[in-house]
Amino acid sequence: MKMNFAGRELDMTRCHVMGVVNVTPDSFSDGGKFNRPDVALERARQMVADGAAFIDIGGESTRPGAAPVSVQEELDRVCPVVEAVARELDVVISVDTSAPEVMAEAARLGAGLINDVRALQREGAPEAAAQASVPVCIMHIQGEPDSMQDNPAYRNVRREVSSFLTERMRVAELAGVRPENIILDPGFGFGKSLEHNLQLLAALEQLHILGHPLLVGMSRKSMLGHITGRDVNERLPASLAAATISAMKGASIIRVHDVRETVDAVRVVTAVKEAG
Ligand SMILES: Nc1nc2[nH]c(SCC(=O)O)nc2c(=O)[nH]1
Repeated sequence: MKMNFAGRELDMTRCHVMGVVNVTPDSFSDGGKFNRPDVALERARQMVADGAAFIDIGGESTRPGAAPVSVQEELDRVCPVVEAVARELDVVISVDTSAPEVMAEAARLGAGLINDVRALQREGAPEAAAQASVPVCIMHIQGEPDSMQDNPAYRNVRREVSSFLTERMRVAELAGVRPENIILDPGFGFGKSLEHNLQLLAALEQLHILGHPLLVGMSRKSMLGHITGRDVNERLPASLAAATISAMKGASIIRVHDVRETVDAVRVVTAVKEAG
């Protein structure tokens, strides 16, 4: 199944790696490192050289307790980097934002994917995503980033995540988002306990029943820290394990900080699948 990301077609039956470029001062694992367009562009260059098919550019940290960002501040952070990457690199640019204005401007500057961790819940977001006419990733979140980890609770996390995604898809399609432009994401770490995250990963393949490509993001996340006891910069092995499991279970896009290593892990999964 091919998907068209602002002119770049990718086969969503294969597994692609998305490199994370946070243009923020306070993102949990690399906050402040790429806060300047030239540094962010160099990071994107390296990720593309390492095999990333997507670069996810975000201007708002969604870590619990992160300072809220104005739309203008988000535009000022994200747009120069989108513009620079679009000008120089042959890669699909994903914009990690919930703000309709940022979606619109990033798409105008060349972004080929809208990645909204709030599932288009902001006023005007479904319409902006439809207007942008690029694929959109709809991710499950329970509550808001600031308080989502206070006490996440579900009767049945798999069922509730599926029904949330189904409802958000309905809203998106009513606003004009084409069904073939929708990617889904269970939202690891977004209003989930470790147990909830593990149940969702264990049953990831069940989400295929919703009929859309899956994007997953567990890279360096605290769920991996809880399992291994490792600090955030010591979580590469656990991140690779999570990426490998996701690829085996049919994820189409894996969102990571460590592209080179993840590309190799996905290559092994792909080789085994193709030998099957
Ligand atoms: N689609 C998607 N977008 C994301 N943006 C972040 S920001 C927090 C972090 O990188 O840990 N996580 C995700 C994720 O899991 N899925």
